[in-house]
Order: sequence, then structure tokens, then C-alpha cells
Amino acid sequence: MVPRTTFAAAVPLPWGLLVGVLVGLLWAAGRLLNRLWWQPRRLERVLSSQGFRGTSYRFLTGDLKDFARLNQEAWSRPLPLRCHDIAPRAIPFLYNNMREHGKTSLSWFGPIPKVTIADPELAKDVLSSKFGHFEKPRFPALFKLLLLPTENNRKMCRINKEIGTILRDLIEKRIQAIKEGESTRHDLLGLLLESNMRETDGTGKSGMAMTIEDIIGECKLFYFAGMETMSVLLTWTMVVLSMHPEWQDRAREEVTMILYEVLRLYPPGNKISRKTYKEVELGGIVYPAGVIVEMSVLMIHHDPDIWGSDVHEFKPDRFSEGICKASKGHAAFLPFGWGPRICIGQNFALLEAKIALCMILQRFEFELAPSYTHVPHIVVAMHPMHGAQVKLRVI
Ligand code: HEM
Repeated sequence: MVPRTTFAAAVPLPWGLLVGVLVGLLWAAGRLLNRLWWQPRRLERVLSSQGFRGTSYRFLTGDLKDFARLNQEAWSRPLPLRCHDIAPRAIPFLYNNMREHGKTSLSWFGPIPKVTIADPELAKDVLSSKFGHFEKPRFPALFKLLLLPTENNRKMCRINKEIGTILRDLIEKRIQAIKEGESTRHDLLGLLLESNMRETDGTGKSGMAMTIEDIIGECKLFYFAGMETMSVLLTWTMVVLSMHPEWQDRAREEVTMILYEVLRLYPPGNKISRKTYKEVELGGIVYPAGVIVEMSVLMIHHDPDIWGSDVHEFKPDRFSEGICKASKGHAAFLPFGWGPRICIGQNFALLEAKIALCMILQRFEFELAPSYTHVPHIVVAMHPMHGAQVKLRVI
């Protein structure tokens, strides 16, 4: 007779695999808990033991909920026209935190501690650092979200591919033209390609040369870094000159100090961020690795201790004797950053803005349309939330 075998006896349980999966799951859970709880708590202890003040860590979300709530409240209340005291509306969470805890205060970007600095000397120390203690923050977890196949992500992916194809095509045509002896037309792409081709020395290979992908990256960087910032600078200049028409006449003679004053009151980049990569001492405090350090350009530009009691007024002639005099010797004018990563496009930006503004002022006078509401709003750069409705009149 054939012996009967049960199914369990025929297929033995893969205990090794099960234990392996369990250990893997426990390890992943431990790592997650470390990132979301133990590490933030450890960093909080290190900072508060040195007298640091700010909000306490709340699991996972940190201050994000309060941040969103205060923004919603602020956006629903437009400012009176001609009011340039914009920090309480444009960055309400940070503004409150600083009022409560001082000019260097702690808050939480999810589980990552964030120290915001509104002291120009400390900010310049961070931005001037050349020893690799402070790096530009990267958020790999946020980038991973872009891989999810949502409709929006698919659209972004499609647009990204399309931009890549257009740029690759443009670059290849320019390389061909240079090879055939055509002039580089002295624009940035031409100069970049010419110097890159010199690097490859005709062999097509060199450790120093950039790849086509690198060049595409540079084109995108210059476009994005230069386009949004410039457009909001000109937008705010038109809005502010509409609020102060007496300055339109004076602007026809002197535009630089007007642009400086708009950049002070409405800096397109309201903050500059870094992250500590190693333990570092700054202003008598030891910062552990993994802390975001954020220089609040907006708070520095709106600080009455630096600029005087008229800090929220539009007074371009405070710059009549230069930037240093305007900030009473503090050198606290940081719209283009500071140190080795200072904006490479700043001279170009000011020249472009002056030319554009002069062309507008020579042809038009302008005033705000009744539909304009004054709500400075930050989406990467600072924009007027509901647009800049301005009436132009030919002169
Ligand atoms: C009003 C106009 C502009 C403002 C307020 C502005 C502001 C800034 C600031 C604050 C930084 C420093 C960022 C940091 O330290 O992390 C920066 C970097 C930079 N800017 Fe500008 N910028 C302006 C216009 C331009 C223009 C017109 C160009 C190019 C034509 C440009 C190209 C760049 C580049 C390539 C960087 C370096 C980015 C990096 O280091 O990752 N910017 N800009």
C-alpha cells in the first residue's frame, strides 16, 4: 500500500526565510524609529542643553501643521496698501517663533531640526564657510515621492523629458556650428561649449570636461535661478512704484537705489538654507551634524535694530551713500547671498532690471488697479499672491 503524505510534510516551512524577513522588518522599523524619534530627540537635547530656545519636537510632523495653519490665516488677510511690514504675513510661523524665542531660534521641519538665523554676522559666517561643515540641504525622501506614478508626477516627467530633448538638440546644433568654424555668438551657452571643447582638446575625452547631461543641467540651473527671481523683482518694483508714484519721476533719473530698496523689502529669495554636515561651532554654540541652518534674509532686511525705526518704509534714498551706510555699518543686505556661493548672476540681474525698468519708465506712468490686493506670498520666490494688477498710461 502507498503511504499517505500530508501537504505540510511534502512542503516544509521556509523557516530561514521567515526569520530573515522578520529580522529585516525589525531592522527597518528600528531605523525608521531612530530617524523619526530617537535622533530628533537626541539633537533637541544637544541644542537645548546649550540654551537654545524654540519649539519642541512633535512626532513626524514637527511644526508643519502650525506652519500651514498660520500661513492659511495670514493669506486670508491682505495688508493695507503701502504697508511694507510684510514678515508677519509672508512668514508668519517664523516671525512668531523669532518674537518668542529670539533672533536665533529652533523649529522643526518634520523630524529635522531647523535653526533660523536673523543675525547678519552669524549668517555671513555660515555662508562664508569653506570647510564643508555646511552643505546645501537635500531631501532625498521628497525626491522619492516624485517617482510615484501620480498624474502630476507623470506630467512633470513628460515636461522634463521634453525640455531635455529641446536642450540636447540645441546643444548638438551649437557644437556642430562651432566645429564648422561659426562664432559662438558670445552668449553663455556658446562660451560654456567653447571652453568645454578646449578642455577635451579635440580628442572628445577629458576628465575635466562636462558631459552633455552636465551642460543640460547648467542650462536648467541658469534658467531657473535667473528667470523667477528677475520676474518677481520687476513685478514688485512696479507694484511699489505704483504705491509711491512720486518715486516714478525720481526713478527716471536714478534706478539703482530703487531696485536695492525693493530687494531689501521684497527679497525674491526670502531665505538661504544650509545643513550641518559635520559638528560645527557657530556663535558659541556647537551644532551637531544634521541640523538645517536657515538664514532669514527677510527678517534681516526688516530688522529695525539694523536699518533704523523707518525699516518698513519705502525709502530708496537710504542707499544714496551706499549699502554699508544704509544698514548703519552692519553689511546686512543679502538679496544675492554671500560667500563662495553668492549669486553668480547678480551683476547681470541688476543690469537687466535697470534696462527693463528704464524702458518701462521712459514710456509709461503707472498706478495700482483697484483689484490689486497686497498679499506677499512665498512659493520658492516671493510673489504677489493674487497677481500685480497695474494700470499703465503712455506718457
Ligand atoms: C533678482 C535677481 C536674483 C536674485 C535675488 C538671486 C538670488 C540668488 C541667491 C540668494 C543665491 C545664493 C543661493 C545660496 O547661497 O544657496 C543665488 C545663486 C545663484 N544664482 Fe541668482 N539671483 C538672481 C538672479 C540670477 C540670474 C539672472 C542668474 C543667471 C543668469 C542667476 C544665477 C544663479 C546661480 C547659477 C546661482 C548658484 C546656485 C547654486 O549655488 O546652487 N541668478 N542667486
